[in-house]
Parts: sequence; structure tokens; C-alpha cells
Amino acid sequence: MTVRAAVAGASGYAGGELLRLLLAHPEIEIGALTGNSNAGQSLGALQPHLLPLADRVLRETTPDVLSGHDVVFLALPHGQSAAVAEQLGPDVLVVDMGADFRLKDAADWEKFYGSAHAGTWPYGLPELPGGRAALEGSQRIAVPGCYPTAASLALVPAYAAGLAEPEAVIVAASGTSGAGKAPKPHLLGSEVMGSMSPYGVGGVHRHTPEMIQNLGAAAGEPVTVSFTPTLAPMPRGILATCSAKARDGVTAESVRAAYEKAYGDEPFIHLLPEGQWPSTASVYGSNAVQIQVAHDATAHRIIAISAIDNLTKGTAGGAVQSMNIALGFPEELGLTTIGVAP
Ligand SMILES: NC(=O)C1=CN([C@@H]2O[C@H](COP(=O)(O)OP(=O)(O)OC[C@H]3O[C@@H](n4cnc5c(N)ncnc54)[C@H](OP(=O)(O)O)[C@@H]3O)[C@@H](O)[C@H]2O)C=CC1
Ligand SMILES: CC(=O)N[C@@H](CCC(=O)OP(=O)(O)O)C(=O)O
Repeated sequence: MTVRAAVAGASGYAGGELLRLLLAHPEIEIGALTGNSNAGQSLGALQPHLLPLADRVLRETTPDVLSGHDVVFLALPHGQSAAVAEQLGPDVLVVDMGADFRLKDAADWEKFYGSAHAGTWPYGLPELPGGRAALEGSQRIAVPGCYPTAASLALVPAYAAGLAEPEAVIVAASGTSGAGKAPKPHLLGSEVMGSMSPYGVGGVHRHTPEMIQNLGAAAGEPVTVSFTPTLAPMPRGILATCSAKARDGVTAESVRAAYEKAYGDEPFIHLLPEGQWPSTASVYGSNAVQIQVAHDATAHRIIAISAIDNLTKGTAGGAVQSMNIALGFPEELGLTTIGVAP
């Protein structure tokens, strides 16, 4: 069954990565490609790595252009998806790679995004408890943020198994593509190269409520999250170092067993052998997630570290994986766990 897919935001980083994956997906025919300021430009000029699409011209993002497809991917800035989505019919699968439909709590949305909450869609992180069931047959998918993907996958097994106290500390380094393609002064090469810097410190980053939502659901009780993002001098990748105080009686063996149970059968999650640690280079361009977990017996903490490619598993790969589940395709279709090294 070939499915015709439109991509809105095809000139951006997330849209470009999505197209790279869709070109390798055996059941997808690529339909309309749209943008905003770059409408009218050829994709060859905007995404020169996507050679098979070089002659395709970007169109305006309008309901007319996006209609007539089986799947519409929205890779638009926050707050732009809802108005487009409401004009697409209920029979179209709409996959939103922005934040508009990720949060359940309208007050959280308003606090962190500063606009009216548009609603909540099934959440595109299949590896969460009950994650696949929520996506099967769904016509709407909210793809998670890149940091919440990395952090949730790192800590959910500890919370689901009742091993951790409900106070998580997450420090994550991201490559610069996480900030999108639009020029920003703090992302100039001379600002980023050779330096690492924190931002969004003190509970103000908009991914904090999304992490709280995911960890709280796994724990079955509210979990507080102290999240500190940092910018790293690399184009792609997230390394999330996450920890929480261990509950009484927790041992290195019980922690390891919980992660092996949670992820033993997951196609994209690689719980590394003991003694090996995740690295962003190992998941570059792949939908894989590397995870390692340790029990610090002196500090009484569980430390879980994950590495993802922010553009692949953190956005476009997660979108394709969730689409596959929604449409009844094999979950791994069009996706790879093979990275690029060195
Ligand atoms: N980059 C990442 O690692 C991740 C990104 N995401 C999400 O994906 C979405 C896109 O991010 P990203 O690709 O990084 O951003 P970019 O800035 O690279 O791309 C934004 C895209 O949206 C288009 N666009 C901008 N304004 C409008 C508008 N008003 N109406 C329609 N289209 C518009 C742009 O078109 P044009 O260029 O023609 O102006 C461009 O194609 C965001 O919601 C982001 O949160 C999610 C997880 C990770
Ligand atoms: C390095 C960097 O700036 N990263 C972005 C997160 C990117 C992302 O995945 O988040 P959304 O999908 O919610 O945009 C940030 O911190 O705002």
C-alpha cells in the first residue's frame, strides 16, 4: 500500500531530515512540499543533500496544497501547526513535529508557550508504557520534543519499576540543529565553535513540563524535574545525563534488571553492555537510542545516560516510526539503527 505524504516546513532542518527518511521508505510517495519565506525556491537550493528532490519547488503552506494526501507532516515553528491542522480532514493522518499538541495540561502550555492551548494528540513515543497502543490507528500524532525523548527514555524504566524518588535532575547537551535553521545571534559559528554553554536554566525551558508529564505517568505520581539544557559545538546529537535518588533497597542489579526488562525487545533502543557509555557520534543519522544506567551506591542515585540524534529519533525518525504504527506498517520500515562513524 503506497501512501502519499505532504511535508509542510520542507525547507527547515526537521523537514529536511524527514524527507531524507521518507526517500528511503518503501511505502511512501512524496507529494506536496511547502514552506513559508522560501516558497517558490527549488529544494535543490535549500536542501542540497536531497538530490532526488532537487527539482521540486516549495509551495505555500495552505490547506489546498496540503489536501489530497494520506499523511501530512507539519514541521513548522511552535504555534503554527494548530491552525493548519484544523483545516485538514479527519481521514488524513496528521503528524505534528512541533509542540502544539504534546502537552495535556492547558495551563502548562499557556505558561511555557504563551498562547492558547490547541489540544492534546496521541504522543509519538512508542517506547513509553502503553505508547504503541495510543498510536495504533490514530489519525493525529504529536511528535515529542527532542530533549523529552532523550530524557524520558533514560528515566522512565526507573520510574515505571518504582526504583526512583520523584525528583529528577536532567542535564542535556544538544547540537545546534536543535535550534532550527533561522539565524540567531547565539548560534553564530564564532559563538558556538569551541565552547559549551547552558541556556534556559532554572525550570524555564519549555521541555520541562513535557518531561514531567512523561515521568509522572510512568511513576504514577507527580515527579519534579530540574532540567538544564546546554548547547554543544556539533551539528546534531543529544547526550542526556539524568539522575534521581534511589529508593531504599535499590541495588545495581535491580536497576539493570529493570532496564533490561523495559528495553530488551525494543528495536531502536540499545541498552549498552555494562562499562560502555552512550555517545552522540554512534547514533548520528540513525533512529537508535543508546542508553546506559548505573547505581551510585555512595550518593544513592540512579544515573541514566542516553544519546540520540535530535533530528532523527528526536524528531523525524520518531515521526516516521509513529506513522508506521498508526498505518499498520512494520515499525522499523524506512528507519535504520546504523550510524555514521567516525
Ligand atoms: N530541530 C530539531 O532538532 C527539532 C525540531 N522540532 C520541531 O520541528 C519544527 C521545525 O523545526 P526546525 O526544522 O528545526 O525549524 P526550522 O527553522 O529549521 O524550519 C522551520 C520551517 O517552518 C517554515 N515556517 C516558518 N514559519 C512558518 C509559517 N508561519 N507558516 C508556515 N511555515 C513556516 C519554514 O519555512 P521557510 O524556510 O520557507 O521560511 C521552515 O520550513 C519545530 O516545531 C520544532 O520544534 C522538534 C524536535 C527537534
Ligand atoms: C539547541 C536548541 O536550541 N534546542 C531547542 C529544542 C529543539 C526541540 O526539539 O524542541 P522542539 O521540538 O520543542 O522545538 C531548544 O532548546 O529550544
